[in-house]
Amino acid sequence: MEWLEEPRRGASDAEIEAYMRQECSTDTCVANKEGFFLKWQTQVGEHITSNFMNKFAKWTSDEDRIVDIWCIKPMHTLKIQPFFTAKNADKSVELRTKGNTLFQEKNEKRALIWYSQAISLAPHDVGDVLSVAYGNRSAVLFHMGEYRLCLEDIDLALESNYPRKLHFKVFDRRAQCYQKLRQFTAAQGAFQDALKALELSDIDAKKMKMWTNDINKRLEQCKGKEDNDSPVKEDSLSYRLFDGASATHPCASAALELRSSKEMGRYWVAGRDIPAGQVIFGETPLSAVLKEDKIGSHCSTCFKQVIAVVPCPTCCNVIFCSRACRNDALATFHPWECKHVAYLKAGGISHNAQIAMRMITERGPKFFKDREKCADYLKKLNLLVSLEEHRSPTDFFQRTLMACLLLKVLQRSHFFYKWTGDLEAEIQGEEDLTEVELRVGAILLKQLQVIQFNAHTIGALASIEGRELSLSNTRPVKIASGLYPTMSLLNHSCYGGCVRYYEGSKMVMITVRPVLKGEMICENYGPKFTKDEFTARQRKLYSRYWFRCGCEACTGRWPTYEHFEELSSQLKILCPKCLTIFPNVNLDVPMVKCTKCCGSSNLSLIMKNIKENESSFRQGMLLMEDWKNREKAISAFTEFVNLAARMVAPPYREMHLAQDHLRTLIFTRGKMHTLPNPKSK
Ligand SMILES: C[S@@+](CC[C@H](N)C(=O)[O-])C[C@H]1O[C@@H](n2cnc3c(N)ncnc32)[C@H](O)[C@@H]1O
Repeated sequence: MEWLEEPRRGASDAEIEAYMRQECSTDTCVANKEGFFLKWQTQVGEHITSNFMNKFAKWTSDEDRIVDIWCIKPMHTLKIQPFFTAKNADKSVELRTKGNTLFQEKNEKRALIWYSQAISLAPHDVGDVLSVAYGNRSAVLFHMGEYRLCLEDIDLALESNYPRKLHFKVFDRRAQCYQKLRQFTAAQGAFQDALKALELSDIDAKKMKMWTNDINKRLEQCKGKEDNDSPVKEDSLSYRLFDGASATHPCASAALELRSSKEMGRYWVAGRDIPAGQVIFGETPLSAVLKEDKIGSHCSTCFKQVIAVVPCPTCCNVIFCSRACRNDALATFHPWECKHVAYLKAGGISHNAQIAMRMITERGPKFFKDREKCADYLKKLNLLVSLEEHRSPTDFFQRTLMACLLLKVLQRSHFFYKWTGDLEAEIQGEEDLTEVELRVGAILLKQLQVIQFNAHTIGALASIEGRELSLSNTRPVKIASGLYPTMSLLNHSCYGGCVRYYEGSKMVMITVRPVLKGEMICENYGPKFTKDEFTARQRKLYSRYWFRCGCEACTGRWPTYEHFEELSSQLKILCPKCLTIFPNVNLDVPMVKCTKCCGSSNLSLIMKNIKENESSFRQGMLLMEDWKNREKAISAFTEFVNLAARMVAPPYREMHLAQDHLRTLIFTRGKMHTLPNPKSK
C-alpha cells in the first residue's frame, strides 16, 4: 500500500500538493484518526500484495472493487458490535426528581433540561416512568408558555401509560393550553374530560371539591367565546424563484441554463440578465445528516433546535423535536442506525460516510431490492462528479474498505434479512455477498465518492442567550451536511456570485451581484479572494476539490482586503453603453471614448454617480446596526451592488464589502438558533 509520507523540508510544490490532496481525501472518509477504522485499514493492508493492487487498480466498476476487497479474508475478523446508550429506569427517576426540585424552585429552564434527560433515559415498555416524566415536563412547558409543546407532551404521557388516577391533571392542563391558544371548543371538551377523570382520582374530598370548582370556573370562562381558527403555518414558502421554476430542474430558476466544458465539467449560466437579490435555487437535500456536536441539541429528522426532547424508544443517542419527526425517523432511517451509529463514530468514520449510510437507511431495504429503482437512483448519482478517473488505487482501497464497513453494519442491523437467532451462522453467511448486498455495497462506494465533492454544509445563525439581538451578537453555526444534486452543479469562483440560507434543510440561493446573460454563476467553496491569498486559495481548492481555479480574481491576481488601499485610486470605470472598461482613464480629461463601442461619456458625471451610489452603501451600513432593519439593509446593499456593477469593474472595495454584508444579512433569513452564553452557568 503506497501512502504518501509527509513532505520533508524543501519538498517541491507538487509534492506538498499531492500530500495535501491525499490528506484531504482521507479526511472526507475518516474523521478521527484514533478510531478503529484506520487500524483495521492497516491490518487489512498488510495482506495486500502488489499483484492484488495492480489488479484492483484496473477495475472500472464499483461492484468489482467491493468484491475484491470483500474477498480479503482478514477483513472479516472485525467484530461489528451494537453500541448505544440504553434506557435506565432508576437513573430516569433520579433525574426526574431533580427536575421536580428545580420546578418547585421555579427554575423552569433547568427543570426542563432534567425532565428531558429523564424522558430520554426512561424505558418505553415498562411501568409509568416515561409517562410521569412527560406529564411533569408538560407542567414546566405550560409555565413557560410553550402551549403547543405542552399539548404534545400530554399526548405522549397519555400514550405511554400515564397513571389513570392522575389523568384529571393532564386533561385540565390540556384544556388550559387550548384556552390560552383561544381554541375554546377544544378547551371545553378537555375540561369536561378532566371533570370525568376526577372520578378516577384518589384525592380526598376537600381537594376534589377544590379541583371541581376550579375546572368549572375555567369551563365557564370558555363558553360563548369564538375560536381562533387560523393556526400559523410554519413551513410555508417565503421565497419565489426568479423567473419561475425551470422546466428541467424545478428547484432552479427558469433564468438558468446548464452548460458544460472539458475543463469545468457542468456549470450553471445565466440564460438572461439576473440582478442581485434574486432567488435562483430552492432545493431540499437528497439526504442530510446532523453534525456530531448537534446530536444532543437538534432534531435528527428536521434539524430544528429542540426545546422538548422526544427520544427514540430504544436508544439515547439521538433526539427528535416532535412525535412526527420521531415517527418519521422510525419509519425510515433510524431502525437501521439505532444500535450502531455510535459504533461507527467510535470507528472514526467521517460525516460524509454517515451521509452515505443515511442515503441507504433512509430509502430502506425494499428500495434496494428493486433493481429498476436502483438503476434510476444510480443514474442520478452518476450525474454528480466523483472524479473516479483521477483517484489513486490507495484512495479507492480506503473508500472501498469504508463502503465494506458500512455494508457490514447494515448486515448486522438486519437491513437485508430478519434476525435468525443464530449470530454465529449469520456472521458466517454474511461473508458471501448476496446480489442485493453487493448492489448496496457498490452504491455506498459511489456515494462516498460523490459526497466528497458535492456535499454542502447546512448552517444557521445563532444568537447568544441573554444578549441583545444584533449582528455582532450572532455566530454562524454548522448544523448538518447534505447532498443537493441541482445546486451541486454550481462551480466555484473566489469571487462567488450567490449566497445561501436555509429554511430547515431546504437551501435557498440568492444572487449578490448582477449576472449577465451567458455569464457563469458560481458559488464560493470557501477560499475568498478578499481574505485568502492567491497561492493559499489555489492550494486549498486543488487539495480539496481537485481543480485549478481560473476565476477572474485568480487570473487578475486581485488583492485581498488588506491590500485594497493601493487600488482605490485605480477604479476600473465602465463604459455606460457597453460595460467595457475604459483603459487609461485620466480624471483631468472630462470626456472619454470607449475603445469598443466608440461612444463618448462624461467622466466627471460617471464619477459623481459612483460617489452618489456609495451613499446607498453607507445607508446599508447604518441600517444593519439595528436588527429590525435587516431587510432594509439588504435592499440598500442590493441597490448599491446593482448600480455599482454598471459603473465600476471589480475589484472595487465597497462592492465586495457590500456582498460580504449581504451574505451575513441573508443568512439571518433562516431560522435563528441559540448558543449558551459562556458567562452564565
Ligand atoms: C460541486 S461540483 C461542481 C459541478 C461540476 N462541475 C460537475 O460537472 O458536476 C465540484 C467539482 O466541479 C469542478 N469545479 C468546480 N469549480 C470549478 C472551476 N472553477 N474550474 C474547474 N473545475 C471546477 C471540480 O472538479 C470540483 O471538484
